[in-house]
Amino acid sequence: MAQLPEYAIIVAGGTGARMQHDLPKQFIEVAGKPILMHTIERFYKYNPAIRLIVVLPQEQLTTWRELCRKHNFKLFHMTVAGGTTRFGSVKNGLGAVMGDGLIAVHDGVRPFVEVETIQAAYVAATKYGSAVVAVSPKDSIRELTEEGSRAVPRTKYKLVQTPQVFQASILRKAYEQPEQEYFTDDASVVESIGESITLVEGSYRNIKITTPEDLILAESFASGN
Ligand SMILES: Nc1ccn([C@@H]2O[C@H](COP(=O)(O)OP(=O)(O)OP(=O)(O)O)[C@@H](O)[C@H]2O)c(=O)n1
Ligand SMILES: C[C@](O)(CO)[C@H](O)COP(=O)(O)O
Repeated sequence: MAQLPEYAIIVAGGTGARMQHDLPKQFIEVAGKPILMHTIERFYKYNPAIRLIVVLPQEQLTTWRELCRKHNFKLFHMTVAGGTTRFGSVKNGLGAVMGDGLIAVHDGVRPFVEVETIQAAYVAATKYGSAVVAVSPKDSIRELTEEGSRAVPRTKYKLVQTPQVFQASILRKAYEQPEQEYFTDDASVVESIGESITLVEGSYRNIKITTPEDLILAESFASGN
């Protein structure tokens, strides 16, 4: 059977408010280059023929072009302006995907995703229609209640990461609906149209760089520790 075309929408349309940095966090340098370039490289390492769509804040498109020039970054990708929410950014990215195939959605600020994880997600999505990378929690979990909080069995929970890979028709249909507050990732959007979600084991290194201390971890991972 012929292999389906593989697309990846790398969402980097946020402002990185929680990072409290003067640059959008996806442009902060780790090991000498912007975080977003590390992320793009991981997808090219997985599949040099991948079709990459990078979603950026409208007002950062020129800066990104300049950064690519400065770092002599030549890996081909299309750029698309993002929305005001992650949902809006994914939707805009989807508008640039023509035809059928498998589409991964990945956070631009998860630069340490392993090639094996990306591959496992595409393989599972080929088989089941959707695949979402997740890891088991290491800490205990408490649910907030009206009275305070209560312990819940952590073996019943997974922490969700990206990539999240879907057959194109499923993802398109899911993103036709209006955005809801509980849509925190693509799996929640797809699940809401009645599709089932297959989980794929992720890695604790696949961190989402979110707050300043994550940059210390990121430098350490990038230097091979
Ligand atoms: N309007 C938005 C908001 C977020 N994202 C992307 O979604 C990913 C995960 O979001 P998050 O870590 O929350 O990034 P920010 O929204 O930039 O961070 P913050 O919430 O701290 O402002 C990031 O790669 C971010 O750039 C996006 O493409 N468009
Ligand atoms: C998509 C995600 O990274 C899965 O863990 C996460 O939901 C993004 O959340 P954020 O609040 O947009 O960072």
